[in-house]
Amino acid sequence: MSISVQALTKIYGEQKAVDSISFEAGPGVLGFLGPNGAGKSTTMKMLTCFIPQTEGTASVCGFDISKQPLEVKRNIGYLPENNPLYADMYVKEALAFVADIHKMQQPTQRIAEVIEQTGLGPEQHKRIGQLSKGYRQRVGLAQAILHNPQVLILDEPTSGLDPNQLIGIRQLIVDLGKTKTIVLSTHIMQEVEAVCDRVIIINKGKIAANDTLQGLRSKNGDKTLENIFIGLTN
Ligand SMILES: Nc1ncnc2c1ncn2[C@@H]1O[C@H](COP(=O)(O)OP(=O)(O)OP(=O)(O)O)[C@@H](O)[C@H]1O
Repeated sequence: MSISVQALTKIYGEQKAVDSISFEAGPGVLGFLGPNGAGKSTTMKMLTCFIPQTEGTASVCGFDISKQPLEVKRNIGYLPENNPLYADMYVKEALAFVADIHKMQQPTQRIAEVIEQTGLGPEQHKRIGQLSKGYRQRVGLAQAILHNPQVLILDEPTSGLDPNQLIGIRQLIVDLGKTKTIVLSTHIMQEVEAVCDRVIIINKGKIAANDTLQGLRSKNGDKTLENIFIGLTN
């Protein structure tokens, strides 16, 4: 499995944000769902080595998040929730900067490829600060996939996209999920139905469900995903 998590816990001061969660993920798109404050982003930050865990362990492509953070980061592409970008950089410049961080040799062709894949073409000559929110989101996604990592951690990747853009980006996620392991958080149930093979529902730091979409439905009397979510998290 590309991602393996055992009893992962994060405590901020007095608050247990993630409470001993365990799960595994392999190629495909895993929806990571839960109400606001459930612990989704905190889990993603631990898996990508942005913050240390309080207890438990996890590995990405066989590399331990505490002991081998550089190897983990090499194998992972991360689109954080607030998508921090360098506003003064041009789109291509930002991608070249990220390619340089990954020590990519002759990245020009790969940069052109991800610009095409993420639909950034028409805006590629602008500064990031001049882009609309949806196009900035595409830059974040382009940065995350640039080094062709095996694992993608995408925290609300489609937030701010208009309905036309949504279709393209969701299709890209589905295509990437054919070979890569993708963990995607979203609050849009329609999106889960459109792109996810499996879902984990997290509530108050604990896993409330871990199943395929079909398995989840058949165990819950064929209710809608929205009603299943409400039932498990209220
Ligand atoms: N740096 C921090 N310091 C203290 N508490 C934090 C910190 N980051 C997150 N928390 C708390 O941990 C809990 C989990 O937060 P997290 O951001 O992981 O939730 P989430 O599921 O991603 O929520 P959302 O859907 O709103 O993005 C929340 O109660 C939050 O207030």
